[in-house]
Amino acid sequence: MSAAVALRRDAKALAQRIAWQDWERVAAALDACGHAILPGLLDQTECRAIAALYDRPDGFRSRVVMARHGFGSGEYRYFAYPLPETVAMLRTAVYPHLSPVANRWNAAMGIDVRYPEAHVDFLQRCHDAGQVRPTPLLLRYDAGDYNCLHQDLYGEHVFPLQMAVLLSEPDDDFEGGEFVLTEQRPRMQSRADVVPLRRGDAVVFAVHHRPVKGTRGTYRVNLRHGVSRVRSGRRHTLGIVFHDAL
Ligand SMILES: O=C(O)CCC(=O)C(=O)O
Ligand SMILES: [Fe+2]
Repeated sequence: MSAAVALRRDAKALAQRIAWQDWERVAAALDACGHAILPGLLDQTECRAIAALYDRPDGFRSRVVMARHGFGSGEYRYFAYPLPETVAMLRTAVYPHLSPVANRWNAAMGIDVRYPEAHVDFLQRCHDAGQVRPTPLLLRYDAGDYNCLHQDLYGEHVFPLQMAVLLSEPDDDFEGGEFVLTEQRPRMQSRADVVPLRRGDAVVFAVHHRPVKGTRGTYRVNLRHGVSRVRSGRRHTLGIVFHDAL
């Protein structure tokens, strides 16, 4: 089989894996707790291939050493356009399954912004506002590294959900390094969730806030995400943010 044919077959398999996710369950989990797992989104070969890009000299627009900015310990690189095919496909093919949730959430929170059905149209909105820099990123953590709780806001235009795909195998490639989400409800202390991921699983989660129904109507809770300390080994993640950056 030629490389081109193999790539086309891979792209089709990935498109199918995205289409076959239980998107109703995902929407229900997002509504109930602000995050949802997409099991087995990438296969082992795809995970290895994407993680291996980290050491390539080209294909990225910048590299961030987290300790220099107080973001944690470890580093990440933002992809340059054009994105690798798998990354581009994940971003454009997952988006239409999430935009209805995003629109519903904004309506519930009394926010006027609505999101178009196609990612290309949302990107155009970002680009028209000067948010032209691609935000998908590869992260790399070694023993002792961690990612402080944060929100990935890169300008006025924000798509309220994002996704992270674990590219390394817990207990095998690394120990520790759990994906953590915290929720701050008004006038209450923060609550943490640890999301159990295997290699190839993705977690979809709220970027900054989400609606929660209370006895006196709907209120907003504020979310942050991060990664607990990696105890040993090396952990790679692929981060997919749907808005571009200023
Ligand atoms: O490494 C992780 O699991 C989290 C990465 C992250 O902060 C992101 O994708 O926005
Ligand atoms: Fe992040």
